[in-house]
Amino acid sequence: MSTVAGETPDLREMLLGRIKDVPDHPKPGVMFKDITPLLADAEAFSALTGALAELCVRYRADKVVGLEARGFILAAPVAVRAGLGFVPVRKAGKLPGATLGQSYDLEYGTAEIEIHADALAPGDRVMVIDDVLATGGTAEASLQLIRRAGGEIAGLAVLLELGFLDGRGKLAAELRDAPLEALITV
Ligand SMILES: O=P(O)(O)OC[C@H]1O[C@H](OP(=O)(O)OP(=O)(O)O)[C@H](O)[C@@H]1O
Ligand SMILES: Nc1ncnc2[nH]cnc12
Repeated sequence: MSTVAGETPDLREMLLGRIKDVPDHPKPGVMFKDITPLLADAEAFSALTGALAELCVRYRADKVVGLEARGFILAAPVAVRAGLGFVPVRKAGKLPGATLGQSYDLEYGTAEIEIHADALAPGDRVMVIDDVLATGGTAEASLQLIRRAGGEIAGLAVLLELGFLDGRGKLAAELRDAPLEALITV
């Protein structure tokens, strides 16, 4: 498999060049990072999912968790490429079975996410995948949910980290020794 973007400037530039800045979305003062141009480019999308799948192998994940909604777009193909099962963490009220829930703050609001209580086997090593790490609220809540569901954190991998919001700092305690990999940091 290919090396990840942090180690290959060409891949980083390819990915970053296909993420569009949209000012004042979804509310004034937010610079929204739109990944839809990247997703529409077959070569870039494949390179992205390949790099994330390599991280799943490197950190010996048993399962891939994707965070609704944009995280699903990345995590599902990554799980297939890595030969792993996919587990959704959904916005509250969507999963049909018994769930565990966690509320959290994000850059432009508050939300609650859920996981099926029986989605993980005890000790499953989970790679959590999302598109953007901003304040870290979503990721922090997902790590808490995964542990409450009996999983271990193999790592957290995102396409894009908004470094100025210091989600990494917020996550430090919850990550414990697990790695946080961002293919791009701005
Ligand atoms: O680090 P944070 O401040 O928590 O922000 C990051 C989260 O925000 C976005 O999701 P959003 O809740 O907008 O939902 P979407 O994927 O459904 O668009 C993004 O996909 C991350 O999940
Ligand atoms: N600025 C931003 N752009 C895209 N997704 C986000 N999620 C949280 N903040 C975001």
